[in-house]
Amino acid sequence: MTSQNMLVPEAMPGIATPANSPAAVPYPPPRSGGGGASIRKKHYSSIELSGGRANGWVESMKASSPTHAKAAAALAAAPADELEIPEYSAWIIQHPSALSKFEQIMNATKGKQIVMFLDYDGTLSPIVDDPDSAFMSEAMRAAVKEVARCFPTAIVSGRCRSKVYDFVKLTELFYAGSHGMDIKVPKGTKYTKKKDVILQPASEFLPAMNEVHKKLLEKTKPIPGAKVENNKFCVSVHFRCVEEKHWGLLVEQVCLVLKEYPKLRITQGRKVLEIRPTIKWDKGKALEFLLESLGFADCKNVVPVYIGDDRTDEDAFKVLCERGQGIGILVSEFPKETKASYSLREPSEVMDFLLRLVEWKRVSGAK
Ligand SMILES: O=P(O)(O)OC[C@H]1O[C@H](O[C@H]2O[C@H](CO)[C@@H](O)[C@H](O)[C@H]2O)[C@H](O)[C@@H](O)[C@@H]1O
Repeated sequence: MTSQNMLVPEAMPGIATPANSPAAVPYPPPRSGGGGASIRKKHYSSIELSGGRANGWVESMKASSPTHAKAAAALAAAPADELEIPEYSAWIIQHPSALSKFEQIMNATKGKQIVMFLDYDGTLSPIVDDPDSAFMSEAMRAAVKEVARCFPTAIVSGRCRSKVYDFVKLTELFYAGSHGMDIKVPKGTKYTKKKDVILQPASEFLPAMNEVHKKLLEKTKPIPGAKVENNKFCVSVHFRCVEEKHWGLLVEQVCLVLKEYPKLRITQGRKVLEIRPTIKWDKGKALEFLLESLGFADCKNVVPVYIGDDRTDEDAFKVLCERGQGIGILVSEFPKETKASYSLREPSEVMDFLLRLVEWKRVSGAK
């Protein structure tokens, strides 16, 4: 395993709490209390002026990134259920493998229309250090293509739409980029209205996002490993390759820039801070919008299947829970607080699941 494709374990927060209780690491993070006051004072005094949340962010980043080399190495070396982690056994009972429960899942969809929603990073492609190198395999692309022949299929990503399309390269899919803030339907289909791009609810934020992107590029330049990505309606600040001792400084720069933009907010993903508009729009809203666009707004006979690995996917899992409809599948090798009902460990298992779905459709002739 190379450092490019090695998955560094992230977070086992919330393993002691029941599946539907509030997240172990609340978002946005609280004003911090407790230990480390002197370090915080040294590094973050200016951030206190910009809203007092910076300490909370650094703690949240640490909480989702166990950095003890020994634990990280052990977890990376063996699947969690082979390690004697009692919490994993409890967690997998609450969130069983979508592969081992495949028949049960499919029985629940009988006679109903399946609609597929797929996250990209960490779901269709393995997590790697360089966001520009997060390629999906040809085998995965072929599996997604087959799935899309069987069911309406959407990619829902934090990346900007054009970038995620450049990775996936399948014209027949629906794409919801920028965490659902940029939705495009497949060209020349019945879903196309006047244009293929059918929703951009944050377009007024485009100038601000471009400014923030430029400012963050400049401000984070001195921080080794920091990477700022323009995702059109949001900006990602990556800290995967930033040493933990610099995280405070990174957050400080982000908070200082955002001080001038009260209508933007921060959320956290996998070793990434996401700068987003404050509008009430997320992957969950995108899922609902897409279902509506497909004509399934109040339909009882539809089963949305959402597969994702990140905190931002929880908004979609939550919508499925609230609708009392659909199947949420979290991709994770480690116990995580989630509203998904099922789990898969890694993108290769996602591919197995997609292929089984295609085979099931072929054999059953289902919708
Ligand atoms: O919603 P997603 O499709 O999962 O996108 C979320 C973010 O994914 C990317 O970052 C993540 O994957 C990178 C490549 O494996 C990894 O280096 C990074 O640490 C992860 O956070 C993407 O680069 C971001 O812009 C997306 O917002």
